[in-house]
Amino acid sequence: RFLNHLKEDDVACEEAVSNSDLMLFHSLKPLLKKNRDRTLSSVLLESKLGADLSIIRDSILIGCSDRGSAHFCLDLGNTMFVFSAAVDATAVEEECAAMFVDLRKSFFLLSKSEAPLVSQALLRWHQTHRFCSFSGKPTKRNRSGSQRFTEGSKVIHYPQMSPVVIALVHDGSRCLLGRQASFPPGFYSALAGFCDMGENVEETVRREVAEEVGLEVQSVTYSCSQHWPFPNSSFMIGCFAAISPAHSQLSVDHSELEDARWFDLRQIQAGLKIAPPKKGDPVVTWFPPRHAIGQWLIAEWAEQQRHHLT
Ligand SMILES: NC(=O)C1=CN([C@@H]2O[C@H](COP(=O)(O)OP(=O)(O)OC[C@H]3O[C@@H](n4cnc5c(N)ncnc54)[C@H](O)[C@@H]3O)[C@@H](O)[C@H]2O)C=CC1
Ligand SMILES: [Mg+2]
Repeated sequence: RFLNHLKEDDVACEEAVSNSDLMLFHSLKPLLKKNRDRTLSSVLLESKLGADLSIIRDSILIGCSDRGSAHFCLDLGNTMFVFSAAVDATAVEEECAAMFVDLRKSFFLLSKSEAPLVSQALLRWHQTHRFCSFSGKPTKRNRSGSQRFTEGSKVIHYPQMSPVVIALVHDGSRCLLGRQASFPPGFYSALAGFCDMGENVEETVRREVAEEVGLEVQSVTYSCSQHWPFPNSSFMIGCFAAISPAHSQLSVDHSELEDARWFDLRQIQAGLKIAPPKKGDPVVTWFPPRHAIGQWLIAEWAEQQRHHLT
């Protein structure tokens, strides 16, 4: 309720800023502390940003803690500031003993509790929705940043995300993983695809699996979901898709997937132990890293399979 109140009430939101944590970004890169387990650097504004605190009015509400303090974020490299000019990244890094780190990299470096904060930052949506798609006129944001609108118009724009299914196909003793040509070398994950307009989750899973690997799904069960901020906002819906072992012959559509393979429990358990390789390392088969819904699905299947066998 507190969060919703701040979203709706511009005055309350403005008051909350002075008593809140502010996550800094520069050109969409979050500021991370330089300590060993990387954490987000939330800052004391007066010391870090110099005298020009008007810049805080460009910040965006991203959530609140259980103790009722709000979290805001601010992109210091934003070229469309309303109240201030862009701030020099190096000066802030030095002052905070921290670094602006690529969004995708940060997501995997951060802890399970902090990673979602990075996804919740609506910065990219604001930067790419500066004009109304009905009238073509410039849009403004409300104080919290939960919506954009054009003065004198009733049309309100809310942040958008695309629903995507990610399905771990299994045949009773093996699970299926695939890789797109654009994936890093050796990386395999569950099959994924955007929901078409009018489809339900089961229909998307059946269509995507049939399109990508030519298999007929017998049943779909929901497992978990995750907001995925790359490259744009997707809402990932994680499912298991059962197929008959008698009909497990793959017919891979190579325009979508470079490769798809069946993995047994032993191969999955070994793959889950492999850390994401660094540039120049020999190519090994590895699976989605921590915080990725792909890994949750693979780990859940392995756990179920282990119980099944014991
Ligand atoms: N967390 C994970 O482990 C994984 C996440 N993913 C994510 O899932 C998403 C979808 O996976 P894909 O196999 O690429 O989808 P896909 O199999 O539906 O193919 C992508 C194509 O779908 C079309 N498309 C339809 N609606 C779209 C929309 N709203 N936005 C963009 N393209 C749209 C485009 O032509 C695009 O080239 C990707 O953005 C990727 O980031 C994919 C695999 C693993
Ligand atoms: Mg796909």
